[in-house]
Amino acid sequence: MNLLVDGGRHREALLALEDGTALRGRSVGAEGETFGEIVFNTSMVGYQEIVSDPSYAGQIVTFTYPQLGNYGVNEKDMQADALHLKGFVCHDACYTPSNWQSVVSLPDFLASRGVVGIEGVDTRAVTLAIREGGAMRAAISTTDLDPKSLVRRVRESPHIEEHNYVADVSCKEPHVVRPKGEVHHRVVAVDCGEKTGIVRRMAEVGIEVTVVPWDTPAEKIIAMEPDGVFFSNGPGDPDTVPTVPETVRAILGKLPVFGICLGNQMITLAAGARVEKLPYGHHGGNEPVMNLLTGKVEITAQNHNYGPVFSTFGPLVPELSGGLTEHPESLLTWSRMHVAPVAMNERYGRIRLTHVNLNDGTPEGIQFLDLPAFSMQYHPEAKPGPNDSAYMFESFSRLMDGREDYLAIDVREGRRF
Ligand SMILES: NC(=O)CC[C@H](N)C(=O)O
Repeated sequence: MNLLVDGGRHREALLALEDGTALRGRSVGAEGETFGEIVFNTSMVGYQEIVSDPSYAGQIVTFTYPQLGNYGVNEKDMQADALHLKGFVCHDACYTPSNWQSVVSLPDFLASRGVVGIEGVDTRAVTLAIREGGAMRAAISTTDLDPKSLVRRVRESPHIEEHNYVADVSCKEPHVVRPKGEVHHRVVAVDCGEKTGIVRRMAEVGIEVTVVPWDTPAEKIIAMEPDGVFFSNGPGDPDTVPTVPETVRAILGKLPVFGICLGNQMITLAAGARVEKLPYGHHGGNEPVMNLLTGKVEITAQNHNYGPVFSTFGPLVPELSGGLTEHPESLLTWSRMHVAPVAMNERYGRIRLTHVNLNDGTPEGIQFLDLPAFSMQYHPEAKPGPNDSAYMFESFSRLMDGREDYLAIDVREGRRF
């Protein structure tokens, strides 16, 4: 690798992983040093939405797509005002973007926001290390270029589970986002690190959203008399966010509820079920998911390291689960049987598995059959990613209209975005 490829303008940087991997490259973005949990994202476009997604707080993001920044950074694709990710790793960053909407290059944008990054490393090797060793602690440094020293310091750095990142990224004051047209529903969104893309999707289907801080008490939310409550995506380990499952518990059954990603995990915890850390998570715009209600496969955008364990919701209801009495070892069984199984939850009654990931058989969506609530582990708003699941926002509207078939929308029937 020629570190002087750009005339030596950029300093050398070092990437070190907990497993001992150390790779040299060039500094991109801010110089300095950063520690965080390293993950890889497989999206081929949408780097701006990814770097501005608050769910990446505490994480260093490696992009598997080799060239980043070609179309620059614009004013409308931001998913939050601030950048919360800890670090940026890519193979080749573009300093001369070309796009009519671009206002700044990606490297200059990262530098101006203080994000430390590295380019010129073999991102295939980094990705393989994460696939083998799991999402692990890592560091990027332009000041400590000694691999032994940086690896040692990575091993001494805190784990992501030790900090409540939701408190860092949530809004501090409530604010309202209104649709351009007629208002059909009013919703309170509990902001655990909400992407603006979600609020915009809601506005597109006529939902007025009042975004409130993550620790807003349930009584206050109920007193606002919304048509429904939304629990957002957000960073970190769901177990570090103690009060939100209690908020969910106080609202479930009283008002229609919808959750995405961390919101889905909060709803899972509220039901007394378990959320587990996946080996290296799902981060990208090409995750195949089967909607078990329609039998259709949706290509989805995802960004999570944790996920619910469906069997912990309760025992199967055999007559609603294809006659099976025991949870099968792999949830892929349900996609083969074309059955959306139902578990009997102690607290909330029947809970149905509606979506399953076809890569690894992890649960991607649930629906409460005895009260108005559903939630998704993936990102129907995409931003970035395919729009196959955008009908979910229409589903939320239908849920608030009291329609029983709210979730089983034929993709072609849903609104086109
Ligand atoms: N996008 C999200 O909401 C991520 C949720 C959670 N922080 C996880 O990694 O699983």
